[in-house]
Amino acid sequence: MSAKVDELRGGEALPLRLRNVRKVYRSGKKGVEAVKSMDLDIEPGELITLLGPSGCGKTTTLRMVAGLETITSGDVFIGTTRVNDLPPSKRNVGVGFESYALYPPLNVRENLAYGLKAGKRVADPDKTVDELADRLEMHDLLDLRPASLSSGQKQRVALARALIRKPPVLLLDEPLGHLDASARQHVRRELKLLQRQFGYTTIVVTHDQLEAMTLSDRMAVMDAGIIQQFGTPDEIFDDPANLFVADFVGEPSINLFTATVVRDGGRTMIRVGNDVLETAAQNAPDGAEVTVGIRPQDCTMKNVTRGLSGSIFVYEDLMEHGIARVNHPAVPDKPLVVQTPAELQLETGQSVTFSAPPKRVYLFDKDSGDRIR
Ligand SMILES: Nc1ncnc2c1ncn2[C@@H]1O[C@H](COP(=O)(O)OP(=O)(O)OP(=O)(O)O)[C@@H](O)[C@H]1O
Repeated sequence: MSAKVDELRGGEALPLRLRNVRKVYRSGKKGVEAVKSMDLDIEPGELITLLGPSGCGKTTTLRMVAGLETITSGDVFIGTTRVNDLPPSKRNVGVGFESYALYPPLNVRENLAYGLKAGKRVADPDKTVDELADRLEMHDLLDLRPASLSSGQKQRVALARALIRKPPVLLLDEPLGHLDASARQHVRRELKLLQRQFGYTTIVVTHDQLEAMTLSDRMAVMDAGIIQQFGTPDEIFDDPANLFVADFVGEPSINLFTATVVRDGGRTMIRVGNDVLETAAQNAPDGAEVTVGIRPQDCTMKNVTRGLSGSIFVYEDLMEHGIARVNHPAVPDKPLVVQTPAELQLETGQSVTFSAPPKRVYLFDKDSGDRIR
């Protein structure tokens, strides 16, 4: 084992692979399958996020990679080393968990320097601490003890401690969750820069889609212990694999409504009430009832003569663009949302017609939620 473990001691970024990884928590007689047969391939130096709702298995996944949780079945490889049976300290991963304790008797500078000395020898630990403190704008925290830090400050220190040893693999659980809006933006940018500069192979857990979109090379959207889709932020946004991904990612949320498929020669249309709209989906059977998804950002009212027609329920001018909520007679439960260009001003009650490019009119199976392409 030792020859292989050597690869984990080096500073090189390493690939990370999960193969058929499962986690079942036992509580009494019942088992909770928190992670179901997960496969994931992360390139050296890549930053991926695990994004999903509360309880979908993100933290469990991260803890199994870190070695803080046993793996029920399957394998985790860092580089070519199978790490299932290695303790956390032998995996040489940098972990930033909310609950990850700082040493109470040491001040922040000593805590950071301690993390550094626990790794490889560094000529001037103080200088390294100062440089990182500059980058994360946390110089004023260096003389404080952990007990006197706010939750946001603790989070910065935990992040710094994970970063400081320049580990080949970095695992961060909601690293920005307690920061206020402006600190969050700054730390997010620095995290990405530091990650690029030092090339850590990184997994960030988040339930914040904006964070995932801006940080990720690729993101894994999870639900119920399963990766629903793994891809670049653009792939996830522009080409959702199923209804869950389409609905979970995107702000404002995607419009979803029921419609009927009408095949018309080589073209596929959907019918909603009296309106029809073309879709690029080729595999929808004529007459089928489907769930249609159209993103507010993909809608246009410009030069549209045929599309979905309704009346403005509410219009909000958000300066850089507007958001129109449109009542459609065949979509009774909620208004359809259309993002409009800044120069357009709309009034409540006004009649409007909008459409979307055919390849942006997504169809989903009504029962399974699978995408119909
Ligand atoms: N120690 C445990 N014992 C039993 N069940 C657990 C344990 N830890 C987590 N679970 C369960 O496993 C599932 C996944 O939890 P996990 O914390 O991984 O989700 P998460 O996506 O990280 O959620 P959150 O965003 O709320 O942290 C949940 O149903 C949770 O209740």
